[in-house]
Amino acid sequence: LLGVTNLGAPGISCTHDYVIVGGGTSGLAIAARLAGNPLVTVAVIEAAGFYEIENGAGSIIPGLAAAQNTGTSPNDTNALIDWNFVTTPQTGAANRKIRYARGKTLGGSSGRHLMVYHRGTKGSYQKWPDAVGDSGYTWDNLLTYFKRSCFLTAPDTSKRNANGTVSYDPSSFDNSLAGPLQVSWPNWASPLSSWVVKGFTAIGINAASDVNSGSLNGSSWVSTTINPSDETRDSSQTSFLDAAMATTSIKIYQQTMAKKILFKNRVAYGVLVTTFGITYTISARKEVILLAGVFQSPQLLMVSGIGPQATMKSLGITVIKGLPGVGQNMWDHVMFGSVYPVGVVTATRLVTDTSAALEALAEFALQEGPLTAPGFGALAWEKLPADSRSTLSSQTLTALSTFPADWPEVECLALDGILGPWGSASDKNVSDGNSYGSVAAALVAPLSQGNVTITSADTSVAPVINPNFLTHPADAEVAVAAFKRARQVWQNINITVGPEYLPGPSVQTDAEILQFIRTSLVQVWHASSTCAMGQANDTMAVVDSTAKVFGVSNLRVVDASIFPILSPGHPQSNCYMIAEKIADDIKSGR
Ligand SMILES: Cc1cc2nc3c(=O)[nH]c(=O)nc-3n(C[C@H](O)[C@H](O)[C@H](O)COP(=O)(O)OP(=O)(O)OC[C@H]3O[C@@H](n4cnc5c(N)ncnc54)[C@H](O)[C@@H]3O)c2cc1C
Repeated sequence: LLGVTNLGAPGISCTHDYVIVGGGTSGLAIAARLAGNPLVTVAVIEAAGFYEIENGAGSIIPGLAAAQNTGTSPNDTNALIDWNFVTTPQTGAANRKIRYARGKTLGGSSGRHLMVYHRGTKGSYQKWPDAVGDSGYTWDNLLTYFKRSCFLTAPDTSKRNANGTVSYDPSSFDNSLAGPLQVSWPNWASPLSSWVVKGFTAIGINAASDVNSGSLNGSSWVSTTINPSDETRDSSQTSFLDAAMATTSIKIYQQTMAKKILFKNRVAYGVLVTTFGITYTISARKEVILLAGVFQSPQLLMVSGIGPQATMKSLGITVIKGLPGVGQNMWDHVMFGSVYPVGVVTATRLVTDTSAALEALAEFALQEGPLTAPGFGALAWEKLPADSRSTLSSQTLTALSTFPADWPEVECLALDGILGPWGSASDKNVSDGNSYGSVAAALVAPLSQGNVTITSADTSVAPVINPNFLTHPADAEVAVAAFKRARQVWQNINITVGPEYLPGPSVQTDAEILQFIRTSLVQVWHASSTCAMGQANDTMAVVDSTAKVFGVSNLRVVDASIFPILSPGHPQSNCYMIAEKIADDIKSGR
């Protein structure tokens, strides 16, 4: 995996041109791009190591990823590859403290996530240049960077089931750019998904022609970051970092915790780190670039003296620059749904039936079967239709009208398993011999906003994460309407083999549905915007449109925390895009 020449020497203070803090999704992408210049040196500081070594098949095989401790219980942990964060009690979610998965590994959350790859909508991205005052962020300009990061492989129709025909537009990609990240479709199309697609059509959600060209309304067999050469996870580590290690002098400081960004006269000059208890400094001749993710980038800023003044002063942290927006403006999606026993085989069988699991493993050895897919296949997006809208209050309709016309409000997902509160690993399984399936709904135009703060000046103490899930009244109304859409899908497909399992037929009134949603919602792990990009006159902005932190020099933040908006759907494409864009800015001296 790691060439010896790419290993940083832990414990010895050193200097590089660019010091990258966080070897995650965006981190390894920008590190690899900068290291491509043989005239500069790049060091990456990452708190953990390689997920292939530390967690093995559970991280590598797409079908096992979904089962990897992604539940909501604080006990449902995987300390090998996860930070094991837990939110504050969520008033909008029945006061539950919800465990929030985050990758602690080279690759970061791209070594942990469920591999869905698609892009947001043109109208949603237009909010970005509007917010930051830079036309470089229009869809047309961003498309270059989306394309640069990845390489598309067409579905293998000899291996995918005939019921899973994919519709896509190859011109949304440009393979001549040879982007490192593999985008493809699994060699398996879930039977549940193929039925649910019929259900989507029956309720008025037709097939989308493509989900990577700036439009989302409709259903799709969604593209994934799965390497088609062996049907394994492709992360920023297996794509960008592996390529950089083979061709550049990039240095990786693994198992190394960033403790503080160091400043002299408001100029960032390095990072204080520890590796196995040894503390030393990695200095930057040019820039420190922070990509510790949506929870820990604001944490590192605050412990280093950049953030809300009152918070820092209360912890005895010397203020370098007061920026009240650090840790604020958090956007996120939540998900909930309706579950049935079904007459097609789903992933629940793999967990409860040993012979089915062994068969799936044997198929995976041939790069076929359900383990090549991350637990689902079809997704759909929509603005709620007229009959659903008629149930919403005028306040909610007014709030929703702030989103552009092409920004869907609801995402529906066909999940090959049980979507419940996921309070424990066993919550996902029922050993009654049935297969179970879920039609999930996620809020992708949320109005609730959360925040992140600190209670310690030490980055080893977890940040305080408060997503404020479902606290905005409009979100609660949309959630009920979205849940009813999920139920409508089931009513239009004939594969159920028993009554609704969750929440169950007795849950009927809006109040009962909302209570079920509050007690069962799970996160989709899409948090963003806690160090939001904006204009200099925006007091809540943390970075400018070149990702430079306001009020200091030689410091940028370039991960999901800087998105001024969370575009609808799944955000990893944006993480690679922003890394490519800012790498370009840096190379061109912006
Ligand atoms: C379970 C799960 C499923 C998901 N599914 C999908 C999906 O299917 N599709 C999709 O598009 N998105 C998905 N997401 C969201 C997506 O993965 C994230 O939005 C994205 O990866 C975030 O990238 P990032 O670069 O901002 O942060 P990360 O990739 O999380 O990187 C941050 C890095 O910084 C490191 N770090 C943090 N603090 C320190 C420190 N003090 N010192 C050293 N290193 C540090 C971390 O270990 C990590 O490697 C999912 C996320 C999760 C957790």
